[in-house]
Amino acid sequence: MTNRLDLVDTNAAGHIAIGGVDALKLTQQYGTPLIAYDTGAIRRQIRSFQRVFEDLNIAHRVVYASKAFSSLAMYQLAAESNIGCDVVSGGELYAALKGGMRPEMIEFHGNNKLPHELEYAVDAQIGCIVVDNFQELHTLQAILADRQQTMRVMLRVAPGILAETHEYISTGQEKSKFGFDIRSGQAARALQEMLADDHLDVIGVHCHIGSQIFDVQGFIGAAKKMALLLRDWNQEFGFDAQVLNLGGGFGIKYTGEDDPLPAEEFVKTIIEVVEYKVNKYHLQMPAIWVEPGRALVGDAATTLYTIGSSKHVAGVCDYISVDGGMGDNIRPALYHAKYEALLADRPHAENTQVATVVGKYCESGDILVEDCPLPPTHPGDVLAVPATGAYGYTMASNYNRNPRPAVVFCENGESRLVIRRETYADMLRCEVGIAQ
Ligand SMILES: Cc1ncc(COP(=O)(O)O)c(C=O)c1O
Ligand SMILES: N[C@@H](CCCC[NH3+])C(=O)O
Repeated sequence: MTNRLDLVDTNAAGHIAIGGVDALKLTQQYGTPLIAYDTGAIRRQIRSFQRVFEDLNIAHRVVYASKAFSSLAMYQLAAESNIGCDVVSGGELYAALKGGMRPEMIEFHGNNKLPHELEYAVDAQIGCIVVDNFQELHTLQAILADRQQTMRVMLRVAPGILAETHEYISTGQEKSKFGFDIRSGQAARALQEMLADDHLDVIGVHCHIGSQIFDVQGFIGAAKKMALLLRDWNQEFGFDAQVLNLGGGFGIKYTGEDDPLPAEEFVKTIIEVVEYKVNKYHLQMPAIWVEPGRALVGDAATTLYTIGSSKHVAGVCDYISVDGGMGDNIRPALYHAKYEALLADRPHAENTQVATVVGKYCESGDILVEDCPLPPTHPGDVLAVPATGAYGYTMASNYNRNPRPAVVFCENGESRLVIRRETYADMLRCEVGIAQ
């Protein structure tokens, strides 16, 4: 168990600072709710992933799972940092290309890629499509045959590993909706079909066991299972995988109680297991790809809210309401995810109350932080919720017609607006109405 103050940086004034910029200054300049990223922290995280592979001299690719925070600015940062990205829809692909990702550094995932999305990926000549099921395989084959084009593909398998995490974000179990099942022989049949098609260049295999995982055992189990699969497929089909993609899912710290392994430790363990098994089975060492999303951006952002009303229910609880909520962070409502909240101008002040921090949405489940220790608060105080950088903005909604927040990037004491706050007019931009 660590201190929740470890979740934030503070400056000489004792205020929370993000990328060296005072949180109060940010709220004065951009308003609230505001999602503020420390981009130096993102760059350091990217480097620490890259460095593990470089130190061990392992061919690799770090692929940013962009569903965690898909924005032009983030794709630009990823492109500058020389990492790849994965996309799971035509929309993410469009944004990644607009953000300057080189097509060959993009991977396309998803359990129901639509025909027009596959066509888009083929036309854009992206790096690789991770084939998830037979329907998709056949659609892709028809598109490639029609265009007389080839495409690099990977085959996604469900490795039959149940990771310890919330069931909604667990993906490696046999009954997962993602990937070909191994035990029934489905995956082997898919591989044979793929190897027999001249338009497909099968570069490797992929698995992803889930998200926000703390226990390295799940990754060890998946790495062993995948190495065994490569041995079997090498013996049966003479298949030499150039790439073994073990997905993402590395857990981060959201609260003082979370104590995840540093992501580099997960990666180091994965590499060691794969190397050991590959040597044992006399296989060629594949390049190892990992797909961190949350671990790159999750703890780099803090959401800043303004406190409004409060309510005391005698003998039951105290509520403190803020100007955002489930529209900018659905994770507590969806997964019972836990967060902390601290006052931006006095994070070290003595906590004298335990309150439930709620949003402004018309839902009783719109709770951001339950049982949150806080000093006395007043309307107008700025409340900071750390570790909101992953699956916050990308899962945001306009429920109750609340505009989505603004997003800023902060580094070396400078801030820059990267997504402007939505306006009421923005929220009506697709509406045609009935009166012409
Ligand atoms: C295929 C795939 N790769 C990578 C990720 C990224 O997961 P995380 O953000 O937990 O690293 C996901 C999401 O769970 C995923 O489905
Ligand atoms: N959206 C989830 C993670 C899912 C990852 C995608 N498979 C979360 O917020 O934790």
